[in-house]
Amino acid sequence: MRKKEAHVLIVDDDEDILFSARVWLKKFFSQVSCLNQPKNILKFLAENQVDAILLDMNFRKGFESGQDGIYWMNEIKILEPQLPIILMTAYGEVELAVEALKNGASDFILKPWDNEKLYASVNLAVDISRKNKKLKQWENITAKKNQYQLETQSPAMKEVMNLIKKVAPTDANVLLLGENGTGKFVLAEYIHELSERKNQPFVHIDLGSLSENLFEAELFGYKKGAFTDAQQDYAGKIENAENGTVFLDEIGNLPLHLQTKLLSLIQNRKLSRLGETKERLLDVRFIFATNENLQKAVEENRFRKDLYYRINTVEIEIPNLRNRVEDIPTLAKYFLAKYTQKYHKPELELNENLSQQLISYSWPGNIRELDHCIERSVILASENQLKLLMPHDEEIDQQNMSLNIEKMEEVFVKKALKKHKGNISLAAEELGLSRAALYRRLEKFEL
Ligand SMILES: Nc1ncnc2c1ncn2[C@@H]1O[C@H](COP(=O)(O)OP(=O)(O)OP(=O)(O)O)[C@@H](O)[C@H]1O
Repeated sequence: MRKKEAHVLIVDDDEDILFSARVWLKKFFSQVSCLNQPKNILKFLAENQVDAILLDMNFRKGFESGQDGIYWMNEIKILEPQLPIILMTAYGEVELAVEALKNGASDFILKPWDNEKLYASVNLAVDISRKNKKLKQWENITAKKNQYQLETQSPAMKEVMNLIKKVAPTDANVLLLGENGTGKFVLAEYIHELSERKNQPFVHIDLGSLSENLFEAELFGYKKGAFTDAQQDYAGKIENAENGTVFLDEIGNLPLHLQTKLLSLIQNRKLSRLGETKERLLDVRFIFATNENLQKAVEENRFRKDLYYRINTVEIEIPNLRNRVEDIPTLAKYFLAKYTQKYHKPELELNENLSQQLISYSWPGNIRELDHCIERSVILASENQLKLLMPHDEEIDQQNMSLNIEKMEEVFVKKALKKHKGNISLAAEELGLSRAALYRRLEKFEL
């Protein structure tokens, strides 16, 4: 019979009980640990993933009321409310054990126990625990999904999402291509969340923000003394992702000599730290991203061809925002809700006109630019009605930062008049002024 992948913890001060329970349960579960002092339980749980606990009810000689077990059960529940706890009790404590069941114990077994019953009870607890964990993982994914707006109406983006769902559960290397701000990081993290590695680290290494002379040490780590400043052994970022996912962003920035080292790592799954000859086996999944044309980089001998073909097992091209205009209103509404909540603003509406305004802009900075545009508009909204501070308005804003307020006012008045083709009422409304106040300014600026 194949052992179930599960970690069972037995806590009892009687070494004989620990021994016999361990020997029996080891037949069925991959890991069985023992503690003979309950005071070590919390530390153990903080350091280990446990699926079920078998807990004695009495630990102090002369105190056989079973209260010890109840006390420790409550302590465990504070740390891990979902963890199934099976109490081990002598016959006289059954009443108390029943009470404990009502308060969250998952089962109790009588000592001396019947082996089959012990197995059945622990097995059920492990199954419950797994179900709870799955539920939690699912909740995490949903939370992650809610953290971003991943629904799409755009045919191009639908294709991307379908591909992502197919490739995520595999260990295939993925290369995400797309302009700045199209959501490469967001999607890399989503791939990780949908994979078997979701409970392991997701390590983002942005080669665009690291200085080139730090690349090797940061990525691969180093041995003490490998160079002057190497005061101690240091595990690199890739090693820190063991069992998880490494997201290597701006991969086009990797210098040629490190491309060779990365290629060897991807091929052999072995890594050696700087200054070290020994190789360490490594289990990581790689996701890469760039906004550069890597094929061109290959033609120009700036990027190794063999590395390119290794990293693009699955290549996903993320569309620019202007090529997925269907998603602009949904994304804008998502950011609107996010920022009205963040800045404690009243509910703001994105009406049809405003949506059109957003759709007709080209968004060279993609989702990031839309995000910033909505954030600024929300911050500056003074009434319940939203007015968009579009990026070109911001440009004017910035150009005039050094000028005085009066000059800025003139620019805005001119813009509003131009936009509304001289219609004073509409321009005044857009500027948040009364008609009279706008007329006063027209006079002042001799317009
Ligand atoms: N689907 C989305 N839902 C909500 N916000 C998003 C989404 N996609 C991207 N964003 C936001 O847009 C910004 C840019 O996203 P991200 O960093 O993933 O893009 P990128 O393509 O990796 O950018 P760069 O190439 O500049 O590193 C971030 O603030 C991110 O939160």
